[in-house]
Amino acid sequence: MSISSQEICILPNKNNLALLQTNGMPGNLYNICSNLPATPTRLERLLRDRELRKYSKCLNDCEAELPSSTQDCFSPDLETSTCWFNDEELLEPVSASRSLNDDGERLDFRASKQRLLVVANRLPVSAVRHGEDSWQLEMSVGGLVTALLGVKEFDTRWIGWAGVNVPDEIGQKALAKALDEKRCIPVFLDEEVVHQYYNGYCNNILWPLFHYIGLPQEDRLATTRSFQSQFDAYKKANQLFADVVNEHYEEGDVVWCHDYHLMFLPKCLKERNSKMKVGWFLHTPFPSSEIHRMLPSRLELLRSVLAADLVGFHTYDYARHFVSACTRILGLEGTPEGVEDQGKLTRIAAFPVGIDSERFIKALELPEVQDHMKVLKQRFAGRKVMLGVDRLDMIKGIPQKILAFEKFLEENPNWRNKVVLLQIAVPTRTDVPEYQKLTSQVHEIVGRINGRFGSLTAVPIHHLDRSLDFHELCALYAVTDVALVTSLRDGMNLVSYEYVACQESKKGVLILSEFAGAAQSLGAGAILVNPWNVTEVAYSIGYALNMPADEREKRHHHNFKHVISHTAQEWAATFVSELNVTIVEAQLRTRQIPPPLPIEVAVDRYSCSNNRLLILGFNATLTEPVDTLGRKDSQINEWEPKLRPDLQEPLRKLCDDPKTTVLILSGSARNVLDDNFSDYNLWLAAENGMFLRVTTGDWMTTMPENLSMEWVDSVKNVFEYFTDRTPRSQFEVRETSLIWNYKYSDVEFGRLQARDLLQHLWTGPISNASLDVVQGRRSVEGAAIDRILGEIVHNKGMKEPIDYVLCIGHFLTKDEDIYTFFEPELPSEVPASVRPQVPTQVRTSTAGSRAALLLKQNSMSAVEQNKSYSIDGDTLHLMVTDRISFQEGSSVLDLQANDYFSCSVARKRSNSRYRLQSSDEVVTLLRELADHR
Ligand SMILES: O=P(O)(O)OC[C@H]1O[C@H](O[C@H]2O[C@H](CO)[C@@H](O)[C@H](O)[C@H]2O)[C@H](O)[C@@H](O)[C@@H]1O
Ligand SMILES: O=c1ccn([C@@H]2O[C@H](COP(=O)(O)OP(=O)(O)O)[C@@H](O)[C@H]2O)c(=O)[nH]1
Repeated sequence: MSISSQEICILPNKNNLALLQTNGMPGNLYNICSNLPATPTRLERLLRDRELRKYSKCLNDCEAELPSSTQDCFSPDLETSTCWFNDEELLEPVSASRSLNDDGERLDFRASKQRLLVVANRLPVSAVRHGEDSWQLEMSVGGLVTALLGVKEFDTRWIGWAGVNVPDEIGQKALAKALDEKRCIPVFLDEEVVHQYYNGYCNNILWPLFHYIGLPQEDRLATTRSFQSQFDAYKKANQLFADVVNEHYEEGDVVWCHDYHLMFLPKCLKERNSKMKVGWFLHTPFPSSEIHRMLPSRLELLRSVLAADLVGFHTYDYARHFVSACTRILGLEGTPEGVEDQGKLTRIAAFPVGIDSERFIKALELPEVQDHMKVLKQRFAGRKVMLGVDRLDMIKGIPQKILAFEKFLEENPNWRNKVVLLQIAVPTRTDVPEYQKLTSQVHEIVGRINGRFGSLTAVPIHHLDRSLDFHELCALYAVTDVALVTSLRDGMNLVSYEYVACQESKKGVLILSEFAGAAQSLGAGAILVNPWNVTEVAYSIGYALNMPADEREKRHHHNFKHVISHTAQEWAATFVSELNVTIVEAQLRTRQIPPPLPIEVAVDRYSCSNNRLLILGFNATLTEPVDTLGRKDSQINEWEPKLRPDLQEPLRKLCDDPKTTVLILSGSARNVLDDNFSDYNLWLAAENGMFLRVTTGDWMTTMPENLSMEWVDSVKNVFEYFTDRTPRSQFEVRETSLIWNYKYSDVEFGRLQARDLLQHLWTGPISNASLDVVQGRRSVEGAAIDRILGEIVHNKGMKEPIDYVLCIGHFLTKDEDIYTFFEPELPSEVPASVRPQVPTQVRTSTAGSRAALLLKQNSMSAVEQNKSYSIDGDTLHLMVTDRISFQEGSSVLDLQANDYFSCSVARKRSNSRYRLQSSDEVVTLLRELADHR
């Protein structure tokens, strides 16, 4: 069986399982029932949502063409608009969305339009004060604003900073009122916070780091205060955003947090209200984990983002880097769906943003735009026009662009009077010294080149240090021949989308940096360049200017199709839809969380019973909880588990009770258990039950003696080879197993190596052996526990059957079979994949809610050997197990359903019946039991 097929076949059971939990049945796995209606998969839900959206859009489009009387019979009380702005260009009435429900009835979505709180550092408008209580609102510049202005399917409120310091109450009230009309809610940040949070931590630390520019040096840091104070301000600002969200939040709202300014926000929000639906989207690249790990606050930031339910990025690469940072830096598990921490899954996915393409296309018809176009055409008649539109930011590669243009002019004298570059460089973040330096640098280069190639009447570069209004910008996009986007890194770059949207008639050429997110979507139609390679860019300029019409047409068509179908509306709808689905899934998963152990009941049943078996895990059950800050720490200080001092007394009492048998079942080696428990009168099962001893006796193996270990030598070489080739992996030969452990190696490399190793074993040294490959589902306990039990019963000379079992542990999923092994309510028809791997003969009776294990002591005989693999996260075990048969005999286990307590410790998901929060609760429980003999 292959690893991946095993994974696939488990998933549907989980869904069925989760449904059953609503019946209030105790426990988990044994509730599986095959005749339940299948719960839809995520993909099914998302596809359905998409269909509904398409249908709804289609209805809206048709409706726009229908006579008004027909519209009325669809929906007599249409709302006119839920748009945020009254600005003419943005005012597009949003009509009601409708669709069909499952039974084909027409639904009116408008009535249930989802409330969306968009939280971003920047509001779509920036405020300019004109008097004590008078404000003027101007459109903000930047791709985030552009993208979010396209979001119209929701009942949206925008929460953010208005870009201005408002220290007085009168001013704050007046501004809040003005913004309210635009459906915006301000977050007021004082000057010092803005300086340290926005100019400092956001734009001088996170921004350059996320764009691979690196961190500022110490001396530069000193000018903007210390890193720590900037980070403190960052957290403070995020908390202020959270306060405003909490104030305006209504139950059921979707809260969508945006960008690197607000990485702390998901955590602040979830801490206050864990039920809030929180999504977070990053508009910049997320760099390789090797870059992210440079950040002193790397752990905190990752953890805070992971508090969100859904985390989105523009591209798969950014998402991949984020998952990799979580696995490498936090030591968490990355799955194809996201990142998992203690059973809590944060979904991670790519959602490439788009623009409101219709807004641009329609704008071209407007008289104002037409007028601008006319002027521009006259002004540049007889010359080809190249266009650059960027915020004046170091990531946009403006100097590189201009230098490439210079090189082109240098090498192509025939073009010198025939081409002009219009560079719109919108001032941005002007309080940050790096941006001020960039402005001077660009001015200097432009001046030099214009001096070199200009004349009295014409210059090759027109550089504009200001923003344009929407109409001017559309006109520029429409009349120019080539757009030059040379970002050194760029989350997406919407300018390239806007250029394509406005070029339906001219079919201009887009030269696009391969380091912009947009390269992944517009790469096929654009000319892709490496902006660092000035020669290549210069060559591409020539290629673009000389491109024949049919090639331009083909390239443009390809990109245009993408731009009009991957819109900002679609982006937002997809994100929110996925967030909703993620929440549903999380709810289904939460139902798998076992309920808290009813301690009183467990104690009560304990005192009524006569022959009790307590099976206790060791690590994180009887030991102090470990708080590992990250992978690195746990690597350096190899952790030696120690029994909690406060458990010594209750444990001793329990062990000395003649009616109670205590078994410590652990993955630890024998010496570790010896060190901790030699003084107690109990049973120890080391290495997951491979070895057993009563503390008054010697260690014995639980495996039958005549097991063949011939396979070991042939496999040992392979293990040794992989240990050599995988830094920090370890190889251990135990008596009955070989263990290759790569938990301290690079996670991804370790996994790849494990796969390679297995593949090699399958096809090589053990190809003829009968093998099971099991991933995280099974360890040796399933097979060994019956032998352990037999040994205990025999050794103690038990006269009456065990009538009470308490099994507590912080077991790995693969080891959780122990819980189901004793489960009296596990029906015999439960699928093999979820049943413990015990010989069927052992369970001779599972009638009603009573399990009886019948075996005759000392009659175990190995009838069939079976080698098995188990890959548990980062350890590969190769071991020998066996299938054994028992002859029927006396009954050693007579367990009623309410006398069985399986209990996981500090695990969010488990197959146990109950859970205990931490080992502190284990102490409470064992103390209580010890007092009830
Ligand atoms: O708000 P500012 O500090 O003035 O900066 C403007 C915005 O710049 C960044 O935009 C990014 O978002 C775009 C849309 O997703 C994307 O196309 C572009 O590549 C990014 O650079 C920043 O991420 C925003 O938060 C700023 O508002
Ligand atoms: O004078 C200007 C220049 C640019 N933009 C807008 O600023 C955004 C820039 O977004 P992009 O994703 O390209 O980069 P960002 O600036 O967000 O990094 C685009 O929507 C432009 O239309 C604008 O409104 N006025």
